[in-house]
Amino acid sequence: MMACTSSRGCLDFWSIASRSTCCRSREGPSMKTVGKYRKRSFLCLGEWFRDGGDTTPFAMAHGIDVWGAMSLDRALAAGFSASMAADSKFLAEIAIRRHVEAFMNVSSLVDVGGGDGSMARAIVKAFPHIKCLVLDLPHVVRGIPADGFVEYVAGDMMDFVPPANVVLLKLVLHDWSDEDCVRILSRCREAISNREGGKVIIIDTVIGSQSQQIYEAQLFLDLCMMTVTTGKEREEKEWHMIFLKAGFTQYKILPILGIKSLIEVYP
Ligand SMILES: C[S@@+](CC[C@H](N)C(=O)[O-])C[C@H]1O[C@@H](n2cnc3c(N)ncnc32)[C@H](O)[C@@H]1O
Repeated sequence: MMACTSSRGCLDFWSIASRSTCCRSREGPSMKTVGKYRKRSFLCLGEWFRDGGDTTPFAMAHGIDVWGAMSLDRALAAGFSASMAADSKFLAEIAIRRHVEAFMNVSSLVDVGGGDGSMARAIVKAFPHIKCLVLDLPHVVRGIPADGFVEYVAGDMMDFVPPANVVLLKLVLHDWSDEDCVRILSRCREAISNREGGKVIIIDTVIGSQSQQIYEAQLFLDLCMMTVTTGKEREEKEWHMIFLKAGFTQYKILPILGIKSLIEVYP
């Protein structure tokens, strides 16, 4: 089967899906739960293409959006959190080592949608002077024990982001539509306003790799985002547009590894 991604051409979906760990999770019961939710969402793609309207294949399959489902199903939330934490533990060291200057002269950082705090803890480990805060939904931060390194705040990034020099958004904006991204980034701009060296650091995909294999992986992730969330992966010109709309004036894209880049965005 050839499948179309949200906006850009076709790829051999099943051949990539069959090799993808996100479609054949074998690491314990909560990862199996994540796999089941994903599989049922993918099976709704055909129906969604025909008459999905404003909903997502995930919501069509499960009757609720992905964030709502995670607030109700502990196994899904645990599996998702474990997979995101694994990604952060793997990527943090590489991102920090390759782009150490992005974290220099930073005194406070808020990791928006920071999940269990794995990324924030890696940053504090490398830069113990940085005061790190993680903002996430109540069901995510509830019950995370205080560790003396990172502070956790329950809240909605659409409404408020606590003030800091730097706001970090790792794998958050690709979950959201352009309109929602502009709203989130506007809250981030307010959080860094009047702060010395204020900037937003985004870790996400910038579609358009020169490597065919990485490009295909970027398109596959785009397909996953389209299936599960209201978001998508973005090309540079799409990122540029949402930065401008949110009131930012400059940005710099720094490749990290594989499909992921670090984008510094300045007011
Ligand atoms: C794809 S995960 C990324 C987690 C983490 N940044 C990482 O890379 O490991 C998206 C995160 O955004 C959080 N989130 C979703 N909606 C949110 C909201 N309205 N306010 C704050 N956080 C939210 C989710 O709970 C989840 O932890």
